[in-house]
Amino acid sequence: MTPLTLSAEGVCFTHRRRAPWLLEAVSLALGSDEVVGLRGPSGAGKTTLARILAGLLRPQRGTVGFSEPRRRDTSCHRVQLVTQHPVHAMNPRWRIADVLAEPVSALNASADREQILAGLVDPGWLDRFPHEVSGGQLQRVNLARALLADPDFLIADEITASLDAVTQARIWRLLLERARERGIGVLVISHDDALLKVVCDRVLDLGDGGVI
Ligand SMILES: Nc1ncnc2c1ncn2[C@@H]1O[C@H](COP(=O)(O)OP(=O)(O)OP(=O)(O)O)[C@@H](O)[C@H]1O
Repeated sequence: MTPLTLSAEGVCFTHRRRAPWLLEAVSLALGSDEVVGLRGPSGAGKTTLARILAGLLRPQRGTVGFSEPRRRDTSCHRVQLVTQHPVHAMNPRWRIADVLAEPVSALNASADREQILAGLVDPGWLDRFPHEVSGGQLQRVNLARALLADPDFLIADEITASLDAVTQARIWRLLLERARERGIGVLVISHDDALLKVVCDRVLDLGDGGVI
């Protein structure tokens, strides 16, 4: 199958009216067969760009789009955004089992679902609420939820920044294996150059002034 592309063309964005652009004429393309890094100084707009690519913010100028309509049977957004603090991404009143039941996709009825869960989630956590598991455990649940949505693209925004080395390695191994098998394009946002070097096919720099 030919890879899909998620692209941004000439994206300009500012959070505040009449302020200078945070992102100015940013263009990039991410293929569904690649893992691309995005780095840049603190405040350069990496998270903002991630939210634009995930459809959570609309750019004031420019466009974000896909090379083809969706092929997968999923009710979820084609771009899943996973961030550093999973606790903010979950309903605190839902048990982990409910969090993981939320994405509705063709994976629900397949062995893939079991494979994702077996690799990332301990069955003992399913009964618990998000605040009753550790940060690293909750990040594994968060990633499992994103993969169960069967996305075409996944944006990983500092997802392992506050985790120990063993948990980091486990999360990246699972994510990269799954991305390769399923043809999920991954954008990795990180300040960790060593990590970017290991996991990415290529790395983009977002400079001050939001120019790639
Ligand atoms: N909702 C918002 N409203 C107003 N300003 C915002 C908002 N979100 C982010 N900003 C500002 O936009 C700028 C870019 O923030 P962003 O989080 O995108 O940068 P970043 O490159 O991801 O930074 P870091 O590497 O520190 O995570 C910062 O100056 C930030 O204060």
